[in-house]
Amino acid sequence: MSRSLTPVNRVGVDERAAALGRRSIKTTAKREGIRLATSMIDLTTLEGSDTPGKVRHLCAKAVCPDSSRPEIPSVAAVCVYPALVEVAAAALRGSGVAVASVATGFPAGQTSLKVKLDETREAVAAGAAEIDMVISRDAYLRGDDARVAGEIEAVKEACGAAHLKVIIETAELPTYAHVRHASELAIAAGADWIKTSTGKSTSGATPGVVLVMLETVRDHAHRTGEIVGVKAAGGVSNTKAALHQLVLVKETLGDEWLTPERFRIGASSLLNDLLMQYAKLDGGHYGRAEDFSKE
Ligand SMILES: O=C[C@H](O)COP(=O)(O)O
Repeated sequence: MSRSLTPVNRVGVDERAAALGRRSIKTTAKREGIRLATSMIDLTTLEGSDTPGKVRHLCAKAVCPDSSRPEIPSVAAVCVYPALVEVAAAALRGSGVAVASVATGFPAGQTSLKVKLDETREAVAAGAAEIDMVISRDAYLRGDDARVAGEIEAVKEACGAAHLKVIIETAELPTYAHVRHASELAIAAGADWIKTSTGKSTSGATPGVVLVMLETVRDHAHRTGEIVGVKAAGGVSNTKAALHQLVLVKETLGDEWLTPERFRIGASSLLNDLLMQYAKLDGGHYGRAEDFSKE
């Protein structure tokens, strides 16, 4: 099956994305940036070893990241496997922090459509307000766009009122032209959000792929007036990388996109670094040196 791709100049994209990461940021803006990045986190645990206890601990952290600094906001969502949605939903009830669940045979997506839909419905019934699905990369790489789009449409319907994030797993796509095309395909099929990566592949939310996806969303908004969110996930583990993402968003889509309703960072270990860097700017310490994400 063949498809026509709009060429994207990889070197040009990478150079622009890197240049935006070299901007110097004043201390006050850095503090503000850290608080904003915190509010945009989908705090994630996606391990075979996850337990209800670990998820409850993560949820407590999600609601109140640093009790000694009440100006630090809650994160946007906690992202877990479907089996732990109920635990997260109970722990987060009334907090304003959403429960996101991966689904559709995450991370490889190698299950039947029936299983994908059942898993999605179960996660929503258990309390997930957001579903993070993976596209069928096997079908996409064969050029079977109809199957990819059909699955997204079916999962979107199974989501009901829950928001759908579509993970295109950029590390498995050969070029930035494919990243752009897969993003457009997901949007056309009904994605509320497009998401870079599962966090389980060889690379994740590199500045270049995030820039391509932000530009896709920007062009879609210009063309149709519709808002689609972007979730940068996978490998965003320190404050510098998170602030770089915010600069990419601001320069591509403007200040109105700098909100957790439109941009998220999916991350398992970023929050701790944000809290440590925030404390350092205050000349203080962040009390908990341990990596809570590994508990
Ligand atoms: O969706 C979120 C990712 O799985 C998290 O990836 P990370 O562990 O590299 O932060």
